[in-house]
Amino acid sequence: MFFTLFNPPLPLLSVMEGPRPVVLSGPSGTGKSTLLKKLLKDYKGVFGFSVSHTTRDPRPGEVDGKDYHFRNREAMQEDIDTGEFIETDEFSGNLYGTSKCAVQDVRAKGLICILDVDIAGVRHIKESDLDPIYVSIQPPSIEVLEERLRGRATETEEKIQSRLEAARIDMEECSPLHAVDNEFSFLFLHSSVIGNEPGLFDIVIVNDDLDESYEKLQSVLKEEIMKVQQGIKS
Ligand SMILES: Nc1ncnc2c1ncn2[C@@H]1O[C@H](COP(=O)(O)OP(=O)(O)OP(=O)(O)O)[C@@H](O)[C@H]1O
Ligand SMILES: Nc1nc2c(ncn2[C@@H]2O[C@H](COP(=O)(O)O)[C@@H](O)[C@H]2O)c(=O)[nH]1
Repeated sequence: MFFTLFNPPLPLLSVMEGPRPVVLSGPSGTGKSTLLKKLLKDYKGVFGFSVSHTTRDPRPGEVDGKDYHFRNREAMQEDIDTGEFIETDEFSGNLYGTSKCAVQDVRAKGLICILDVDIAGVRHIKESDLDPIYVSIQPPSIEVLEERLRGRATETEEKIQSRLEAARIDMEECSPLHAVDNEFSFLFLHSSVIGNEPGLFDIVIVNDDLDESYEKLQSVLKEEIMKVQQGIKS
């Protein structure tokens, strides 16, 4: 009884009101973090990042609690076993996961919660009651993706190969059949007409030109952005 009075439990994800969360997914190196960091910078007080847990080592410049919660495998496994995660996955030799707290912390502030997860994470989240907008960010080609991964200079050769292998599967399942560049491409890239798993994503954006991709992303999220901005004004 005392526990309930002084430490009220966080509301269940399903009964939390507010804007819909956004899930960004797509192969490693395709540009998800670049795009989401732009959103966080340009829309202060509108978006909040769901900080995932991972067992991988921090890269230079990454901050614990901001980019990820960096944990050893034993500690993360304990938290998984006690049911603290919405979803987890093993990717390229490391565990990654979205904790319930990571999402609740952002949503409790009335912000649009952005999650960056791999394709297995997308499938797990589909089984939850989160109801996000699902956005797939795809590279123009595997060659361009490899260039970006190498250019980022964060991975060993072995990790580059394992990420490219995962990317080939991701691209096969999600890539547009016709990544045409015309006035209709934006509509054309809706996932109802593409990929081996129709309906997995609400929209697929081929991240060739960064500015164009960012425009498309903002336009997909316009309604949710406006909800939060109107809430701030009133
Ligand atoms: N449209 C683009 N054109 C050229 N380079 C890009 C573009 N988008 C992103 N990049 C570059 O590609 C590299 C990978 O981008 P980023 O780290 O954002 O990918 P990611 O999808 O978040 O990868 P991961 O899933 O591994 O975290 C970075 O060096 C980034 O600057
Ligand atoms: N299923 C989940 N996947 C996640 C999560 N956080 C990140 N990721 C994905 O992992 C890979 C690699 O990320 P990196 O930072 O090591 O390059 C990438 O595809 C991310 O989308 C998560 O919580 N769950």
